[in-house]
Amino acid sequence: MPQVPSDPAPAVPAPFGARVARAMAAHGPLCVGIDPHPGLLAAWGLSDDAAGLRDFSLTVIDALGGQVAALKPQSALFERHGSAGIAVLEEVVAVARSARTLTIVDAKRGDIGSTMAAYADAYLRDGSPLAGDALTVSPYLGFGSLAPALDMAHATGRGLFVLCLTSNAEGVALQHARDGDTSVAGRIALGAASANRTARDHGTLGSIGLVVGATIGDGAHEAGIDLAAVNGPLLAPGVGAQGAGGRELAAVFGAARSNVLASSSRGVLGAGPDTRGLLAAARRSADDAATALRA
Ligand SMILES: O=C(O)c1cc(=O)[nH]c(=O)n1[C@@H]1O[C@H](COP(=O)(O)O)[C@@H](O)[C@H]1O
Repeated sequence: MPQVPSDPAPAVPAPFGARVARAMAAHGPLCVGIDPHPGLLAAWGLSDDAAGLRDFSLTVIDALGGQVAALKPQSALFERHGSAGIAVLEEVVAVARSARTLTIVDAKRGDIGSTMAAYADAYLRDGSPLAGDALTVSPYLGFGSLAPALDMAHATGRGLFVLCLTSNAEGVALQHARDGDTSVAGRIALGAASANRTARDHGTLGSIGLVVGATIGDGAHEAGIDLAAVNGPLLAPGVGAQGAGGRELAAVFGAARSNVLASSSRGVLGAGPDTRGLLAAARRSADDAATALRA
């Protein structure tokens, strides 16, 4: 009897850290946020409902799919439309995947370990409709509470971006607070560095990134954080609408600049709905970031 070949095992994708490093090298260090704010929907001539949300998001992917390092749909702006909005978020993740563009689902999840496992299942498990390539997570229930997400990300080749030094001014009092010699944000950075140790030993970028706002000035130094030692991707929101540009990126990240993925939402989306306008705005922003970060 001839042997019937068994189904090949599903290909395990390269770890997120390697994939995002490759995407940044190919397209420049820019992530564009898909943030369908009510004001932007109105400015694009779209209704503030799930149909408008869908038109908006698919236009962004049409314009930028395969052209930028990553897209970052902002979950709350989909959730505000209820289950129909969440269905659009699922479609965005699927369409971006077929456009071969990395997605970072910006849901900022964080919970006690037992229910964090359910969030990991929702956002990081193979086959889950909400699972993009990476997820933003909040470590403010303790870095250790994120363990189920770290484990699932590791098992499926996905990534995390852990909030560390956020772009908003209100974050400073909590994130810079000291526990002995180490700041709260510093402990988070140490947790990420430890999760990325194996990748560092192999000379590759780890998959556990941090969120470090492009607006924070000398914040990393003040919080006693060596961002380069994290050896993970550094998502830097705050570019564009929050006032940061190339100069701010260079000042914030110093020696860690080659790991930075600058992020802009309204600064690019304001150029829509014309797809050529969106692409031109994204290219300008990516070029500015590349000039500042690759110097
Ligand atoms: O995790 C994030 O993406 C994030 C963290 C942070 O510290 N600051 C920050 O602005 N963001 C997100 O980045 C996006 C910034 O949007 P714009 O200000 O329009 O570029 C929003 O979706 C924010 O929720």
